[in-house]
Amino acid sequence: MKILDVKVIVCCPGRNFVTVKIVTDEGVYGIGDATLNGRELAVASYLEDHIAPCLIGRDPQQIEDIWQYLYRGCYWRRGAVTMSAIAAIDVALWDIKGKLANMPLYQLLGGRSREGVMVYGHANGADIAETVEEVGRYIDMGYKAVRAQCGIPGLPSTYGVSGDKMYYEPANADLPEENIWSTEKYLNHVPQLFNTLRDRYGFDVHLLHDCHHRLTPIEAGRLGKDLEPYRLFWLEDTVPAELQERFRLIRQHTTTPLAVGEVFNSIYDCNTLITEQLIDYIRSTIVHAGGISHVRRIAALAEIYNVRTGFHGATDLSPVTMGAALHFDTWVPNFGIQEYMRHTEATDDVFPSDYYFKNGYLHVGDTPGHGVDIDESLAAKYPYQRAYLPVNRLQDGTLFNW
Ligand SMILES: O=C(O)[C@@H](O)[C@@H](O)[C@H](O)[C@H](O)CO
Ligand SMILES: [Mg+2]
Repeated sequence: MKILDVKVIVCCPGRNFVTVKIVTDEGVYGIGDATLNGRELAVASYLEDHIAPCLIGRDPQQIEDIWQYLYRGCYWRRGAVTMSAIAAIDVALWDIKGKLANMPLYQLLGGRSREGVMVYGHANGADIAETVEEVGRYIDMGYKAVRAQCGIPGLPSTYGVSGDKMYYEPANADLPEENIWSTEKYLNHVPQLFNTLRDRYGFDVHLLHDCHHRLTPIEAGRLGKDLEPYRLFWLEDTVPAELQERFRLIRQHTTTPLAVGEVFNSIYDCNTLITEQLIDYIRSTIVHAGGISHVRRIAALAEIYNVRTGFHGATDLSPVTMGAALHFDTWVPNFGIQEYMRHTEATDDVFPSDYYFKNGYLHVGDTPGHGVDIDESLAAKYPYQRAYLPVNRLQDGTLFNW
């Protein structure tokens, strides 16, 4: 069996996606996602110009060998562009293997470990009152877990707060927007939000919060401590995580569970965090961390240190990643939770899938492979549109973390 073609499809049904389609000489094909928000065309070129020529004629069944070939063979290891490109190929090959075996992916991985995948939705509002209402809306839709983000008095805009409540989309400008940030204002405000949420909804619903890498370790320790009475499911991305040792200080100061990893792309980004048990949830996701073949190594390491998975699932991860992630979540023993931001109808039309939401859980279907396809002629109607994530500045103009 041979790979005949590696197609790279870039489309923008409301937002940009980079998709790979690997076609074999036996007619079976597989689909993978390579979307890297705000840097899409770099990955598309990596795939088209540098990976595709090496794959033609290879046996698509040799997933591990192809992974090693692309990782070790390029010499320049790791990095978001490389690992997203490898991920797309890897997921497409797993999709092919599932189709050849006539099995859904979760069966190939080791079978079902749970009935459904608990997901969390995104509630956000301009102020505490609006955020509380939005959390209620998610609870009414059946969600067992809700992330709450709220506007901060005195700041014109804040991470996670958007006009469109259902389809949050941070990459919204032809050139990066500039946000303004104050850690002091933020740290004073957030505990009030969770105090109000617990007063209103009690302790049965899981509540989560994302700091988007904006704190120092000692500030993170303080916020974690201030939030302890409200029993968060997790506090996410408190500090920038290039330096894993930073988490030692946070951990000394709070028992609030910590999650990190959406920007990581390899096991080497989180080995200290996992082996020293400095975090509770690892968020590294299939599309940005080398695909199923690599993320299963991260999950296996995490399992022996009591760290659970909590994959990134924002709208910039295409339904292909969501489908693959849900199969992984259905199998992986140390599953924690899955982020779920709904895609727009236009996106769902371009990427037909068989997963569905019911009572706070997502469920995979039994279609062989990962169960997500791409409608290429529809995709062609939505050409690429340049879009950037915002940047962030302190009130005095200093460039800060977004
Ligand atoms: O937790 C999350 O979902 C976020 O941090 C994302 O919204 C993130 O900002 C985007 O995926 C960036 O592309
Ligand atoms: Mg996040």
